[in-house]
Amino acid sequence: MIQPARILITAGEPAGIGPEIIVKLAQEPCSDQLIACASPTLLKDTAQQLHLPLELSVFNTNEEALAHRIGHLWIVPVELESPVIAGKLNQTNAAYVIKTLDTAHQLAINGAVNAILTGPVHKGIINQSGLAFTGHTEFFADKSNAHKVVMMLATEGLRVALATTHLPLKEVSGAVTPQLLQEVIEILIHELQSKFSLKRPKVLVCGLNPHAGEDGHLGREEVDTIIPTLEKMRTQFDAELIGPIPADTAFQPKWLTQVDTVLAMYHDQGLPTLKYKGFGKAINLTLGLPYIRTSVDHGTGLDIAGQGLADIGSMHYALQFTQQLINNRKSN
Ligand SMILES: NC(=O)C1=CN([C@@H]2O[C@H](COP(=O)(O)OP(=O)(O)OC[C@H]3O[C@@H](n4cnc5c(N)ncnc54)[C@H](O)[C@@H]3O)[C@@H](O)[C@H]2O)C=CC1
Ligand SMILES: NCC(=O)COP(=O)(O)O
Repeated sequence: MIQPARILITAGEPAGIGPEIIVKLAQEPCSDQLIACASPTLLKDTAQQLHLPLELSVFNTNEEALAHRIGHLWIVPVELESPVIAGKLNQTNAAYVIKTLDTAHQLAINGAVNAILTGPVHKGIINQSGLAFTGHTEFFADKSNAHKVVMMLATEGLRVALATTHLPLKEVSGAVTPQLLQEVIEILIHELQSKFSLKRPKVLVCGLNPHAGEDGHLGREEVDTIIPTLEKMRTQFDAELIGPIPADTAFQPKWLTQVDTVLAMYHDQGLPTLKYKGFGKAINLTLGLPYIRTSVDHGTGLDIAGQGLADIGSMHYALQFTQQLINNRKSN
């Protein structure tokens, strides 16, 4: 019999839709063990508001992994600092959010769980509380001492990786250096081979400037950095590196049917197209970490929190995708 995997799900911002999504997910069948990292009180209260059954058992790493039971979750309890009002951010609970992520990292790095699947956090309120935080991607990279990681979002028919992540736009140009591009593309090639079983990955690399810089007349990053880096890497890696292609024409079937991934230079160059194509049916994953970390494609949904309106499509997709990644890792 195949041993169930252990998937740890962090509930994210307590005033957002994360807790609701986890409680709804608990009502679905799953062949693996689902472990929530959250406040038990919050999950119980959320289930009660949704009129859904929820039984919680404290997770014990020494016990055998068991397949999911509908209406039940294993839990790694983390206590809130203050009571939660759905839709209302409270900076006193930022430390709770960080503690759930810290706990998740510890469990994953020690091999006590096979993957982390994160619910959405609110980056602003965590910073407002005085804790520096740019995103899960950077948080887990830092905790794991990973020099570089790559954010990738994927939906049916489209994968988009990002050369830079949560960076103010005015800092992007300076950040896109030959070294950064080389590191990002190396991780991308390696993980497309190992996680997605693509022997010779085809990556379409976007330019940074309008029309990929128009031969240097609309910006020099392509001429000075992107083109030379791609030329050098083409001789070193077993991958097809196409580009730089102007980002405004990159996302068309002509290219997308030919390539495995688009590499965008910055967050809002790549993600609007991905979300237009697949919002609610997409996942976010971090490439280059020592463990599997996936996430939903959406944020905290504060405008709909506490109303029972949160759709679990992305969480569902992320869970299935996580299971696939775990199985691929086992068979490699
Ligand atoms: N993985 C993560 O932790 C992520 C966190 N965020 C954070 O979330 C916060 C809010 O970001 P926004 O830009 O407002 O994006 P958002 O995704 O929270 O909301 C955008 C719109 O989509 C709707 N929506 C989102 N998820 C939904 C769901 N599951 N079902 C139904 N409707 C849904 C919301 O109601 C809203 O109208 C920010 O602080 C951002 O940093 C954003 C993306 C990912
Ligand atoms: N747009 C995706 C996003 O911002 C999620 O970032 P992270 O928290 O997964 O690093």
